[in-house]
Parts: sequence; structure tokens; C-alpha cells
Amino acid sequence: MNLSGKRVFLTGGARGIGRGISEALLSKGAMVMFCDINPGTGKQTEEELQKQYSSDSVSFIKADVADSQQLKAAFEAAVTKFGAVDIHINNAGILDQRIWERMFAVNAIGTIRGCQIALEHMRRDKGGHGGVIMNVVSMGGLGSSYWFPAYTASKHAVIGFVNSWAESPYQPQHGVRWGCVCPVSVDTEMLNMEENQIYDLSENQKHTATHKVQISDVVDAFMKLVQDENSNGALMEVSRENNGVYCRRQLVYMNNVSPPCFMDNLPFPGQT
Ligand SMILES: NC(=O)C1=CN([C@@H]2O[C@H](COP(=O)(O)OP(=O)(O)OC[C@H]3O[C@@H](n4cnc5c(N)ncnc54)[C@H](O)[C@@H]3O)[C@@H](O)[C@H]2O)C=CC1
Ligand SMILES: CCCCCC(=O)/C=C/C=C\C/C=C\C/C=C\CCCC(=O)O
Repeated sequence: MNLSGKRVFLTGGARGIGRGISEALLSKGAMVMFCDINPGTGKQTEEELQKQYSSDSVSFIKADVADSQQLKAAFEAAVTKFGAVDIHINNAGILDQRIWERMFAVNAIGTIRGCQIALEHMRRDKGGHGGVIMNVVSMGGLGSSYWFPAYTASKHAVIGFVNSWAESPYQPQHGVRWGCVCPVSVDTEMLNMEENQIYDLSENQKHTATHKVQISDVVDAFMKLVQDENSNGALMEVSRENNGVYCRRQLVYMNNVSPPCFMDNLPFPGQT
């Protein structure tokens, strides 16, 4: 997929992985509108990116993805500005076991609602132009973690939702392809946690120090997936397994869903 001129809406883009993805898309000639709950950082990022690219190509709008009206209004602002949205990216997320219901509202409900809003807009069988819906999930969504059970569950919910749409027999009529990047811990502000935000924090911090990846690793994986026209329903793990490169696995095998494949010919851990 040629990203030049593509119209993108992304959630949680003020900093971290979301900002990294926006910058990579802008560098390929895409136009990006991003929302965030934090207006200060959002505005600052908007200014910096507008200086680097152009004021027409990137803009910020304040929205809380857990609020259905705010999320819908922000997405519609992107449609009004660009004429349509070709690529929708659910990235906003939080990690705090102390407010687990709020975490579900942001990570699971906010993401699923984002998918639904974008799908309605993009579906060819409903007059749309087709498109791509990408999700920044987590390696926690592929397995389990005693450090943060509710966070893990919120990410599993997204994968279940996304793969169910990706394997729909009507997916070709929808003309929308789906993908998830699933990183291990990433070197962002999210790792600066307080006691009780997750269980066993000090043990986790020791573990994270040797396992974390960089934003650029996640962006690299995202860019491969978003540009691959043959990819639908991919869950791309981003981790330091296999000497620091990432591998890609696809868990859905039905008609019209890309076949399983391994990137860089590396086996997925546990497979030979
Ligand atoms: N940092 C990590 O170790 C990992 C992060 N992830 C996921 O990546 C995504 C991005 O996380 P990071 O960049 O690391 O975090 P971050 O905390 O650096 O950035 C998240 C951004 O989302 C915004 N945000 C939070 N709640 C929001 C809401 N309700 N509405 C709109 N915007 C909101 C924040 O203001 C912030 O700008 C999240 O979904 C996270 O779960 C996945 C795997 C590992
Ligand atoms: C395996 C769960 C990864 C979850 C990543 C995530 O979404 C948020 C991470 C936040 C803090 C870091 C916590 C734990 C991850 C640390 C190491 C996991 C190592 C797994 C492995 O590669 O064996």
C-alpha cells in the first residue's frame, strides 16, 4: 500500500508509540489527525510535527476514547477535514490495575468503539471506500501476565473482536483489512509506574529492564503490516525474542485471511 496521500485518524497520538506511528506515516506522505485526552501534550506535539511536515498534513483534536460522543466527533472531524479516512489506528491505552474498570473503558471499549465507527465509515457495501483498521494491542493480549490480569483481559478483548471481523465471510465485500501489533514492554512513559499500579512492581521493573523494546521497533512492525496489502487479521508480536527482531504470526486461517507466515524466516518461540 502506497501511503502517500492516505488519510489517517489515530488515537492517543500526543506521545509514545502513537506519536512514533504518526511521524512514520507523515514521513511517507500520509495526512494524520490524532486525538488525545491530554490537550497540553497534544497541542505541543501538533506544533512540533507541523513544523517538521506541514500545517495541512497533521492536526490534533482533544478527545477521550472512553467517551463515545467525543470519539465519534473526533473521527467525524477527520472525515470533514480530509473527505474520508483510509486508515484508522486505535492506539490509546492505559495500564493501572487500581482503576481497572476505567482501564477496560479505554483499552477495550474505546478500541472496539473506534473499530465500529471506522468500519461503518469504510465499508464498501455501505457506500464507503474500504480501508485499514490497525490496533496497538500488547503481547499481553496473546497470553497471560500475573502482573496485570485486567490489563491483559482488556487486550484479549480487542484481539477477539478484531479477528472475528477479519475472518468474516463478508470481509471482501467490506473491503476493510485488519491488523494488530502486539509489543512486549516498550520504552515509553507507560513504564513509569507507581506502587500498586501493577502487582509486584519491583520484580517487574527488573524484568522489563532486560526485555523492553524501543518505540522504533514497534513503528517498524506497524509500517510493515499497514503497507502489506495481503495482510488481514495479522497479530504481529514485537519482542526481543529471536535476538531482538520481531516475528509475525497469524492466528486466523479462514478464507480471505492471510496465511500464517514468519517474518525473516525466524521460528516463533516454541516452534522449530
Ligand atoms: N509501553 C508499553 O510497554 C506497551 C504499550 N502498549 C500499548 O501501546 C499503546 C500506547 O502506549 P504507550 O505509547 O506506551 O503509552 P503512553 O502513555 O506513552 O501514551 C499513551 C497516549 O494515550 C493517551 N491516552 C490515554 N488515555 C486516553 C484516552 N482515554 N483517550 C485518548 N487518549 C488517551 C495518553 O494521553 C498518551 O498520550 C497503549 O494501548 C498500550 O497499552 C502495548 C505494549 C507495551
Ligand atoms: C507479556 C506481557 C507484555 C505486556 C506489555 C504491555 O502491554 C505493557 C507493559 C508494561 C510494563 C512492563 C511489564 C511487563 C513486561 C515485561 C516483560 C515481559 C517479558 C516476556 C518475555 O519476553 O518473556
